[in-house]
Formats: sequence, structure tokens, C-alpha cells
Amino acid sequence: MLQFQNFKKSYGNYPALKVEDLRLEAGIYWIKGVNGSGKSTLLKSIAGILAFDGDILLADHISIKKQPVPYRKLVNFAEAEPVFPDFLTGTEMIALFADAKDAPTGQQDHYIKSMGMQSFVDRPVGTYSSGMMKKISLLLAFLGKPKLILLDEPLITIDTASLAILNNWIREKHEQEGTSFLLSSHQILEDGSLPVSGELLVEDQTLKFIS
Ligand SMILES: Nc1ncnc2c1ncn2[C@@H]1O[C@H](COP(=O)(O)OP(=O)(O)OP(=O)(O)O)[C@@H](O)[C@H]1O
Repeated sequence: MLQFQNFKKSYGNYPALKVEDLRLEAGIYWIKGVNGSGKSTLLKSIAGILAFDGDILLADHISIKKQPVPYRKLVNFAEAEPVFPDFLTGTEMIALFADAKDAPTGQQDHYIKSMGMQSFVDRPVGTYSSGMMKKISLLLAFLGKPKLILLDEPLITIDTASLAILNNWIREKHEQEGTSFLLSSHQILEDGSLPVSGELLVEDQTLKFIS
């Protein structure tokens, strides 16, 4: 599903993360690591937001460097602390993302309804609470038909009921469309509610498959 080839990310002189050669099969993975270990650096690099040396391939042949447009249509990302233009409404953000990701018409309706977002989705995002903002950003990451969804700290700021709904979204997308997930979190859910394939550890400026 995902392959790193001589991946190296530095911030100036600081060598933040290096992954020489690692191949991940399709599945759902938790990414672990202490504060500052490089989890967000890893996810932003895979999402195509940060420049880096080397290459990342999706499905064995779609290179983030050589086929950036098809790659980006197939890899979706929700940031740990999302920031959107204050004046746009949730509905307008959804329309923008749905267009960019070639989402099927009306795909968002299921997500809006199941997470109870009808009451605020038409308001400008500048008026949202942090939990509302998180829910919109999670919804945006599910639009289209991605092969891979990256969720950076998806559990922060959402309430317990929404957490169970997010688990359902992940399970559905994985089972029905074969979408893989990389989830970073400090509060790993060990309750068996997700069919997790493995855990990855970011440590000593590298990424290791641990189970
Ligand atoms: N824009 C930047 N410029 C310089 N250094 C950075 C930048 N972004 C991150 N770093 C450094 O890279 C390292 C990894 O940071 P990163 O944000 O990826 O860690 P993290 O594992 O996501 O941390 P946390 O769990 O605290 O969110 C840290 O040492 C951090 O200081």
C-alpha cells in the first residue's frame, strides 16, 4: 500500500526523520511516539504538505514526486489542529474538498447526519468550537475514494459519543472501500473496536514497524 524509498526529512540542519526502506501492506495502523518524535512530520510528508528527500509510493507505483496529482487525490489528511479560513462555512469547505477529491454527489450527507453536524455545518467555521472544527476536518478527510487516510491526533477535542462514530466511519471505509489508515494518537484505543493491522513507532528519528 505504501512504500518509503530513502526518505529523509530535515528542518534546516536538524535531521527530523529518516526511513530508508519500509513497505506497509493495506490496513489500519496506529502511529506511536513521544512528543516531538516526528509523528506529524511523518504524516505531513506522506500527505504531500512537507518537502523531503527520497520518495513515497502509493500502491507500488504512484509516486508522490512523479505523479503528484493522482497521488494527492488518493491520500487524504486531517491535521491535529485544523485551521481553515474563518469566513467559509462548513458547507463551502465540503464543496471545495469534494470537488478536489472527485467525491460522489451527496457523499457528505451520511457523515453530516451520523455525527450530528446539521446544526452548524452552514455556519462560518470561524464560529466553530474546537470539537466542531475537528469534526469538519475529519469529514473532509473521508471525502472521495482515497486509498489512504491520515488522521493526526483524531481523538483530541471530540466527545466520547463522536469517538464511537468516528470508529464506525473508519471501519466502514476500510471494509467497504479497502481504504487504509494511519492514525497518530497519544490515547491509543485498546478496546478492540477497530481492526488494527499493526503499530508503528517513531523513535530516534526513524520509523519502525513494531507489531
Ligand atoms: N517547522 C519546523 N521547524 C523546525 N523544526 C521542526 C518544525 N516542525 C517540527 N520540528 C521539529 O521536528 C521534530 C518532530 O516534530 P513533530 O511535530 O513531527 O513531532 P510529533 O511526534 O508530532 O510531536 P507531538 O506528539 O508533540 O505532536 C521536533 O523536534 C520538532 O521540534
